[in-house]
Parts: sequence; structure tokens; C-alpha cells
Amino acid sequence: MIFLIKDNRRELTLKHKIAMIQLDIHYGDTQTNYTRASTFIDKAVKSGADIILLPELWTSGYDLTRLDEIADDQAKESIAFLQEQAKKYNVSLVGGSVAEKCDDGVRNTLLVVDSKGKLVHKYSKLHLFQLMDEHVYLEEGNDKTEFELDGTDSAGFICYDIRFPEWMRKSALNDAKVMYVVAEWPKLRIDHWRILLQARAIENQCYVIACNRSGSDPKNEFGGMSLIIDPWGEVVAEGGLEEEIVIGEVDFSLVEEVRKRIPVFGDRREERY
Ligand SMILES: O=C(O)CCC(=O)C(=O)O
Repeated sequence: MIFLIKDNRRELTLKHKIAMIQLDIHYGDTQTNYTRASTFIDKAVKSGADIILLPELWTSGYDLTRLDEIADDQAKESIAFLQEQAKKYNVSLVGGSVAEKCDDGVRNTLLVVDSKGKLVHKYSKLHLFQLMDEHVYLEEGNDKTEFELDGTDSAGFICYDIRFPEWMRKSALNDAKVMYVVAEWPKLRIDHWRILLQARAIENQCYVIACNRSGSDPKNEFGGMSLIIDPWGEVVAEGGLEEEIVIGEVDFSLVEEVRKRIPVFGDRREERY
């Protein structure tokens, strides 16, 4: 079943072409990262994508000791960039996360902008990853994960969050049908990345769309392998190790179909958990 809503600028549909940009982030070099991201967004649009993802901390990388200098005040510059790109190309952007300078410290903040250029969601990473010193330099967030994008109930997560099934389950219970993940996941544990994402898709019977960076920084080599996994757990698209745009087609109506096939949500016995 295809659900169509007429819109002045486009038809909103449950079928989408998704592009995940496996950016090789230039360490601490925000201007280069903006320039390169816009080149990749242009290419993704030319290949027909209508929802585009960027990875975690894509403007700065993990240059945490220089956050005073390079973190984005209230994420204003990154939001303006994403809004401009969204309007220019009429595409939605799950715009990765950026180091956001807040009044009480710096947060790792995911930004989502719809195709009209409206900021529809901001989520600061809840689970700070100690192996990369996030707990030393960053404040944890206090936001909800759910939002609506192009008429579909969705949720957004950042990297380490995928190790917390209870956190993602909460979003599924709050109606999310699509879970977007942005990451800087190291190559060393890339097997965990794939298995965890597949498990989150199967147990929550939802799409998982996950964009990871490529390349390396002074401390880590990153694993790429961005993934689109459907609610049955099938891999729809998968990236390699290198910088590239990974593209896949989705049909969000599959979520209801799978949830009917195995009624996991109706069979939960919450009172016993
Ligand atoms: O959990 C992991 O192994 C990787 C997490 C991570 O790299 C992050 O949250 O930035």
C-alpha cells in the first residue's frame, strides 16, 4: 500500500531513495568539511536521493581538545548550512551530528532538516563514549529521540547509542518506524556495528538507516559500512570501507506488514519485565 499526501512541492510517499555519505572527515578542519559535504550532497541529489545522511561530528571529527575554537555556537552555522542545502535541492537531511557549543558546555548534537528547510529535530548524544574521551569533553544530552520526517514517525541516534537496546526500544514503543543512526564507528569493532544494527532492526521491526564515516584520525581508523536494514532484518544497501555515497531504496510501508506478520508489540508482557 502506498500512502500519498499531496504537497505543493512534491508528493510525500513511503518510498524513498536514501543516500548515506561516508565522509572522510578532515580532523578539526571545519571549512574543508563543509565544502566537501556540499560536493557530496550535490552528487547524492544527482543520483536521485531524497533523504541524505551525514555521519557523526562531521564538521570537526574527534578533535575534542580544540572544541573551544571549533565547536559551533548553538549549532547555528551547521543548521544554516543544512537548511540552505535542503532548500536548494528540495531534499531532507539527517544532517549527522556536530559539536554544539551550548551555555553549559559542548554537546554532540544530531540535526534533522526537512525538504522545506525546517529544522525538525535536534538530539544530543545521551550515551557518551569513554573510549573516545567523550565524557571528558562533552555534556550528555537530555532530548527525546523521536521526530516526524516526510510524514513518517522516526527516531535518531548517535553511534554508541546502538549498544543500548532499551533506548531504541523506547522509540519503537513511541511509534518510530525508521531509526536513523549517525556514527564514527571504528573499523576495529565493525562486526559489532553490523550485528547490533541488524538486531535493532529485527527486534523493533523497523528500518535502520545508519551512516558511518570512512578514513582515519590520529587515534582511530573508521569502518564505513553504512547500512540500510529493512524491518525483516534484510540488508538493503551496504557500504565498503572507503569514502563513498551508499544508496538504497526503502518502502516504509513494509514496517506495518512485518509487524502484522509477527505481532511482537502486541505480545509484549510489559508487566513482567
Ligand atoms: O561502541 C563502539 O564500539 C563505538 C562507539 C563510538 O565510536 C562512538 O560512540 O563514537
